[in-house]
Amino acid sequence: MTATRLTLTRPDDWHLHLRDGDMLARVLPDTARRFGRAIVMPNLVPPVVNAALAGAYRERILKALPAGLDFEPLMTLYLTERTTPADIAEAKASGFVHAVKWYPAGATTNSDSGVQQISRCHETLAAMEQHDLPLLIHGEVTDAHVDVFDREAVFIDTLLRPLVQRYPKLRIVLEHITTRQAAEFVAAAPANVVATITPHHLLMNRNAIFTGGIRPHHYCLPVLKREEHRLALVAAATSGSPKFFLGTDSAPHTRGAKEAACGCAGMYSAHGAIELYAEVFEQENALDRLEGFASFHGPDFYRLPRNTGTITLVREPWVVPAELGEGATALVPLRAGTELAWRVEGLAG
Ligand SMILES: NC(=O)N[C@@H](CC(=O)O)C(=O)O
Ligand SMILES: [Zn+2]
Ligand SMILES: [Zn+2]
Repeated sequence: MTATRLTLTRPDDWHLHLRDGDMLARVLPDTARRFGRAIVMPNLVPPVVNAALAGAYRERILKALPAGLDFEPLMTLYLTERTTPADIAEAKASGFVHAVKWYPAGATTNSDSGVQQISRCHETLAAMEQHDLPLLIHGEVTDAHVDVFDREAVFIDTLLRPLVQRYPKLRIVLEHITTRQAAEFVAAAPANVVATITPHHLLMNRNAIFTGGIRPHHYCLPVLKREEHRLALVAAATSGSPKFFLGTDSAPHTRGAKEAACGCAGMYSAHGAIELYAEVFEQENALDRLEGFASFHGPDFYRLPRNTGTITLVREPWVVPAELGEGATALVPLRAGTELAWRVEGLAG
């Protein structure tokens, strides 16, 4: 029997880019209408490297939130080789910093201030383990000689395995996993090692970057992989395992920044995020497992209460606009101009 209505505990997004200024104001309502909370990525320019900057960014987010929307930004710090154990203690004491993000320098958008050599962060990582502040990881090596499609698998073998052994109590989220190797590594790892999965890596394989020509809006990092990897991610997400949970990695870039000779990495999905995940779970006959993935596994890992409200999805197709925003914030959303199968009740489709 096909479900036509699905009520879930209000979900959260455990990996989100909100940016700043006009773009923040443009994208925040899309997330806040669907999700109760989000882990907000710190890769601003300049990056959010301490609790004071995270607190100021948090204030800007709350100020940009339209009246009547109930949403809590969960802040993160950007790990650099200069982050100290004292920065970690202060972040933990703030109460609003919930994790620290490791960007290997050069791996992705706004990662230039990231870590060149993780060995330079050992004391800081030990402080995170001690203060029980989770480490979030963009898991790709940056060596130019490693094939772009292999960078996540090589990262797992060369950097992640030793890290997990060195800090056995450090809580780790391997963000936006894209490969069978990542899904298998996380499934086999101890309970303190988990992963987020995006809607685009569940719905598309790398053919989507080249359908009928080059598709800059399907370029993100880690880049989309082969179908076998997508199938492994779908199996992990719909397995019911508490190690896998929702993180959209919705990453807005203006149309101009994407449709360029050297286009930026990142897809925007906040306008239809929970709807897109519902499509995946429906295709797998696993709609009964969507609530665990979207609403329970994340807060349980972060040791936060589950949300108390609900959201209702209805199976009513709607067409995603060709473009969202205007002028400096105009962006092309995922599935622009095409139908989504599910709609959030109470939101205009
Ligand atoms: N995923 C992306 O392709 N881009 C993200 C950065 C990131 O999450 O790696 C962005 O900030 O644009
Ligand atoms: Zn990333
Ligand atoms: Zn991201």
